[in-house]
Amino acid sequence: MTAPDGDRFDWHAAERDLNTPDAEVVDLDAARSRRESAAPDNDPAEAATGPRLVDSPAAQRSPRFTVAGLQDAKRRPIVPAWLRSRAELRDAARWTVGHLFHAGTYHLTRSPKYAGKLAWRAPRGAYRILTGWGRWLFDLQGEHVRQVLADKGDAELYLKVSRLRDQRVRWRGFVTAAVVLGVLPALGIAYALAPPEARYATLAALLAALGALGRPADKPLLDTAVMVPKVQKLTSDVVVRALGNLGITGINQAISKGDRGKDWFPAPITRDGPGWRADVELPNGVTATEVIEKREKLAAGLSRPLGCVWPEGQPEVHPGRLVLWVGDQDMSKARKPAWPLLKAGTVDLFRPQPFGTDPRGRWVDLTLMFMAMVIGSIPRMGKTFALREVLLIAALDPRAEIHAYDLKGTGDLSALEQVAHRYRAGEEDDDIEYAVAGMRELRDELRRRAKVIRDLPRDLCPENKVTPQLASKKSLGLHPLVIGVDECQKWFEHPEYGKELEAISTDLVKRGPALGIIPVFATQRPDAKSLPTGISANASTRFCLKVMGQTENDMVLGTSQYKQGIRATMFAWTDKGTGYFVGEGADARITTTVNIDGPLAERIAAHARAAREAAGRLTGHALGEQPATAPTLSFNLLEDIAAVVPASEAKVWCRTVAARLAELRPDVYGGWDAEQVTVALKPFGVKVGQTWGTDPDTGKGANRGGFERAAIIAAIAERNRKRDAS
Ligand SMILES: Nc1ncnc2c1ncn2[C@@H]1O[C@H](COP(=O)(O)OP(=O)(O)OP(=O)(O)O)[C@@H](O)[C@H]1O
Repeated sequence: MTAPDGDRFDWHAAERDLNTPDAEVVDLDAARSRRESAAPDNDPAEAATGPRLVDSPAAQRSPRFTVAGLQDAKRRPIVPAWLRSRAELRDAARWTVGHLFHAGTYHLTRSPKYAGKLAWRAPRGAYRILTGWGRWLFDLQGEHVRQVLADKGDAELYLKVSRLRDQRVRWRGFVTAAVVLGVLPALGIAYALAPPEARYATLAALLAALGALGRPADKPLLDTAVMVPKVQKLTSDVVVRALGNLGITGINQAISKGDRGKDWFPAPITRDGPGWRADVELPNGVTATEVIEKREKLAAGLSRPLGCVWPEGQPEVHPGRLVLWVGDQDMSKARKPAWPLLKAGTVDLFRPQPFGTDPRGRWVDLTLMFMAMVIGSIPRMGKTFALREVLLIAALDPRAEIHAYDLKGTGDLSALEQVAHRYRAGEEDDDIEYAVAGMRELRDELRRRAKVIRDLPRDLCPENKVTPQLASKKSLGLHPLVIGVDECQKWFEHPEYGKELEAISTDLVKRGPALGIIPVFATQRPDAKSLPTGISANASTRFCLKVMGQTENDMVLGTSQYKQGIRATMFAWTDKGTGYFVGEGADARITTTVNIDGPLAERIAAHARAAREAAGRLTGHALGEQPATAPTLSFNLLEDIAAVVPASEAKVWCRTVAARLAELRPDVYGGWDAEQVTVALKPFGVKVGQTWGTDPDTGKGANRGGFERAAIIAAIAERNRKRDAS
């Protein structure tokens, strides 16, 4: 018969109470009366049977084994990751061979010292053998027992033991005599008759053996070839204790109820690369992000340097699943593998290229083609290094055309000058004008490419985007075009050209990637003004180094990333070059860029230049040319329009304006049509709408796209106001 629920005894709780040293002593009567008074509204049935458990008996049963459950189970890889990755296997093999070689040569060079030590210790070894033999021969080990028996006056037992000892000593004496008189002379004769090499070898072996026996307990023979830093093992106890120190209510409650974290680990803690990996199922209601936020405290709890402790969420499992990776060494100090591109010669931007390493030392790849990238962080964390690395990768593909804009003006991108098609450092008016001209070229290039792709036969361009074959055909001009802008907020905040640069940049981010145009924007102030939403929302690749808050985090990494635990706020000041990297469609990975300093960047760029020269791909700035339309920007669109539309003409059609502008400055506006005027006016907030006018060709009235002259005058006034204010 089953006991009613109310009578069911909770054996687990009782066991916990017994095991908890500070368990409370409960007054059962008082507790019962408390329970009764707390019973909900005196349900008569309940009063009769005691409180009803909320969970049904079925819900309390442990889940049954089902095939569906097994199908959902996560299979652990048969072959460990390091064996599956050729690069990791190669690294491990290289390390082992290097280690053995080092240890071998280290000891070999010290072999005379070791031989001397052995010879020095040999007499002590011989002495130890002789004294040991003597103790054995006279059975001195039993001396103590015999002495005790003699002291006790137990004559019978003493005599018995003494007789036994005499027998033993007699027998051992025979053995000793046989060895001394038979074996040793025989060995001596054999030694004397042996060839000299064998004699030397025997003498050396004898000395070595005696030397080894004569070793003092605290002095090993061999010196230490490799000082291995002692790494503390990561155990479940250590992890639970560290988590318990974080001050997270859910964890503390679980621990105070006696939960020792036995069920917190869905898989054993294992070695994973140069560190330990612990998968943790946090107590109910605790999210991984709560732990990630307290990375510094966690590192203190684990007694490890901050750069060793890398907690990550696994939202695809559930928000409470934490993956804690604890490295043997601080990531910023650990030796990084050599950047493969240093030896690669040239690269193909259509293929993934090594961009950085994760905390486990594995390469994180970046495929430049078809991406638009944003890089953001607070100052001095490594944005420029990251941008320069991307541009250097691009430079190593001789087909790629590089446009580098360094708005910080310190020359951080100057290494790229020797390969760049467009290059400018600085944020003065003439620098901005140069950039505007360059970006206008790109806007036109975008249109040209779209047309080329549209007109290509389907078999050559099946997906309406650039392919490696198309990019290599010089005649089509569809080569990769990489634009890097450091401190891009300086462009977008510019009172005069900010809007236009923003419009072109947004267009490049949206439509460029499919056409082989790859824009990369870096900013130290990722807010809506510095990194316009049109750009941040459409970038497919993101790299976020340390930021201070949720807004900047999500601006760079994408909406709700902060909520999902991808928090670049957790990085420390010392984590230079380390950030969350989100490649196209991939999960965010903690990545440290390659530390390419100025001189190394120069060398790589020089190498890239040589490859370009050989391929006949050196263009633009690298050859000393300026942008074709380099506007000694004495002209200005708004003022030019105001000049060609007299005050008497309140409204005007765009096509009329395009024709007049082309007449005014054929070198700048030649070939413009109504659409180009419309697009060019957009950044200034001048609205183009249906406008009634007379067609000069037919003399008839019609409705066409146009605008009011007053809107142009207002836009000029607004621009001047902003310019004065800045
Ligand atoms: N991958 C890296 N490894 C080691 N150190 C790095 C790495 N990347 C950058 N650093 C260090 O960080 C410093 C700052 O880098 P960088 O100039 O790129 O920062 P920044 O974010 O662009 O700064 P600012 O906002 O002032 O322009 C560099 O001087 C360099 O020493």
